[in-house]
Amino acid sequence: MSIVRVALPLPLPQVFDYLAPDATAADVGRCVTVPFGRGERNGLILALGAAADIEPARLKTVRHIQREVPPLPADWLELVDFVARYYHAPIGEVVALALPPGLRRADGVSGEDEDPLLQIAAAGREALCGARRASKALALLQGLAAAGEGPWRRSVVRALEGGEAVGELLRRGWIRVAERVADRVAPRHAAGAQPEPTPEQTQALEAILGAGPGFKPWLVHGVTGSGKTEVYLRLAAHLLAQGRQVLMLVPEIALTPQLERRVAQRFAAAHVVSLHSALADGARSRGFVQALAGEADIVLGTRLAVFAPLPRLGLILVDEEHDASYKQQEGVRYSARDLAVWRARQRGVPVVLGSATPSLETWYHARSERYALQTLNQRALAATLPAVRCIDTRRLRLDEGLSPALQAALGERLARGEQSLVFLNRRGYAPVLSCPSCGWVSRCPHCSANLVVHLADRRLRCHHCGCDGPIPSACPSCGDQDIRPFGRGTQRVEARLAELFPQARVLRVDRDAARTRRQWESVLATIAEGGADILVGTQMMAKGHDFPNLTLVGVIGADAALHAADFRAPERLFQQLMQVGGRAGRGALAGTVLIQTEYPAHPLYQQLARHDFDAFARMALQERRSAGFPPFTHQAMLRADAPALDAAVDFLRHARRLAEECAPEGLRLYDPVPMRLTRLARRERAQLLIEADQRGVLQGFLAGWVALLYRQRTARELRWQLDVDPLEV
Ligand SMILES: Nc1ncnc2c1ncn2[C@@H]1O[C@H](COP(=O)(O)OP(=O)(O)OP(=O)(O)O)[C@@H](O)[C@H]1O
Ligand SMILES: [Zn+2]
Repeated sequence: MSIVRVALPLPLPQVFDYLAPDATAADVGRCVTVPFGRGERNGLILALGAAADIEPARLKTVRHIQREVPPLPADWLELVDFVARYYHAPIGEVVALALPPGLRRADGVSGEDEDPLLQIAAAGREALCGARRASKALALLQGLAAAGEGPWRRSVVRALEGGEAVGELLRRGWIRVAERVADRVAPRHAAGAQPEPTPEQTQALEAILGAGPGFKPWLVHGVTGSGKTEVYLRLAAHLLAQGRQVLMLVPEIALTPQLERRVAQRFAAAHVVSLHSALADGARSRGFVQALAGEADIVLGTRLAVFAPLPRLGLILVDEEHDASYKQQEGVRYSARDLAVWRARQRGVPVVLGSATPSLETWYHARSERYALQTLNQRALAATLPAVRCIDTRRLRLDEGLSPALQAALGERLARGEQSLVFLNRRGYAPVLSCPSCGWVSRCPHCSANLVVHLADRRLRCHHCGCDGPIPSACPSCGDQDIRPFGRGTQRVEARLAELFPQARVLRVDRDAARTRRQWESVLATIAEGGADILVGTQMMAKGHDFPNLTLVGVIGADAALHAADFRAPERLFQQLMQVGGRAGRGALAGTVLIQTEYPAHPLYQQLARHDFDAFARMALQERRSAGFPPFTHQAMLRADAPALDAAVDFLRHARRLAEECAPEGLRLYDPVPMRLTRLARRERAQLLIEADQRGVLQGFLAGWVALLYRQRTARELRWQLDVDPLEV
């Protein structure tokens, strides 16, 4: 009689033992359905148990072991185990996060490929030789034949001219689905056009490929538009040709349909799998199983793709490695960037982190030679980086935040038929509605935040909890009708620009304008087709886009971030401005960036104007060293929330007392404090910071302390979470 140890998706730091009469070692890593309480749960078999913690007579028996899918391999189990240990999260929750929900349900996954590989069949070759009447189907077939031998992904064929006829070709038997293994032994990967690499790209490629296989972390620090993506694609091509799999992580796949398309076109014959949370269950499970079975050649995805099982893994790429979305901010708070490096070490493969604005942690690793550095200083296409200038707004009258100089520059671009972007990282019409006579402001009833005015759909909305209501016509407190939106967001600037430039097509690009992936793709298409003259955008516009006709970026409202309390605020501001500025002048036309500020002499803006990331990073690191911030210390944050602040703070005080009893030398415990946004969705939140100069000291302490915390009896309504390497402190 076998006993299996099962991870279940529960907030408990333990595994559960079950009887499994027919289980063998081959079932380790398989999904399983087990009875639990009065119902059943789906989990994962982590190991076979020898001696169960309770006597076998009291153990329940598993209901079903899913054997249609190959088991997750040992290296994958090691990965989730590491995540559970490093982030001090229950293993069951880590497994629940890492496995697609459809797979966990243990009810089988359809292996059908929605985007099969197609190739010309014998009947098709006959049709090509025969004297047939011209038809759409024949034209497409001829197009395919001219393109080479294939095979091609269905989606790629569809994207060709006359691609709608692909169904007809299949019906006539002119093309057929390529048989997986037989036809794909050596996929030909050179389908899309490839530019000649620039000398800098060549140098980076030679260095990285020249280092050979084996674990090696690289930072590719390349200015915006230097063609880092081209470097990734060439590296990927190299590994694919060797029959290896490539994992490519991007910060937000909803923001990068461009990249997805580029990869699909470049590697038309390769099996590209997308993995991100916006996928439907079935698609995500299918992609995961294809990765697991070794069928996927490239896995392209957001942070959760770092959990893809990849038996033939040869290379990991992390695009825009500085991006905060690599860190999960709820549940298991893992960093996919950091896990990518761990995974590469575990599997003995190179990992390439790329960015124009690396995180200070990564930059520091590169400086201290723990990561090898490759620098791209030149843009690939454009002759130069954009010219960056500050507009001193101290003595200017602004028109809805727009200075005369910025307006003039926008007018010039308009006259020349070029695109401009006004960057303002605040969506909505105005951040608050207020009453000048009694001082009432629109507060969120559930959060310590203001309700934002959304004129587009006439709502007051909380950007934290999402609650909303109509805009009142008079002050709810004194009845005065003269209530006004105060400050400005993208909608207000959009409205003013439309008045100032009636001939221009103004397009707002923020989360309200592009809520779904489809809306976002249509916005991107509009911009790419030249269907917009002036864009008004938030940080959504700052990430990796390549619009050759965009020549001007105007930045407004950036100063606020200079005074933010978070020690990472300057880093984030610099990254954001350098990234958004980097959208300008990427093609044949020169670019300009105008930053409106009341602090034109601020070193951050000066360094930005000189495109001097290194100077900024040196200065910022110096500050962090003297203040004792990461990367010179290692941090963990214990957060608690409850309906009343006292309850949250009391729990943290108690936790601190427990910590004092087991704190090793070198550990620093701070006092519990309310979080900056104290109240969120009716819960009051507080936090306790723990620090050590050595990661090992911190980790050793956390293991014992968290185990203690789990054993505390706490009030029902109190919740707590640990955040290792927190981004917000
Ligand atoms: N070797 C090359 N020859 C010609 N064009 C190139 C080459 N490499 C890249 N490009 C083009 O240069 C432009 C910028 O490249 P890419 O988008 O890869 O830059 P990037 O470094 O990823 O930029 P960012 O960090 O700003 O997102 C693209 O239009 C790309 O097609
Ligand atoms: Zn709220």
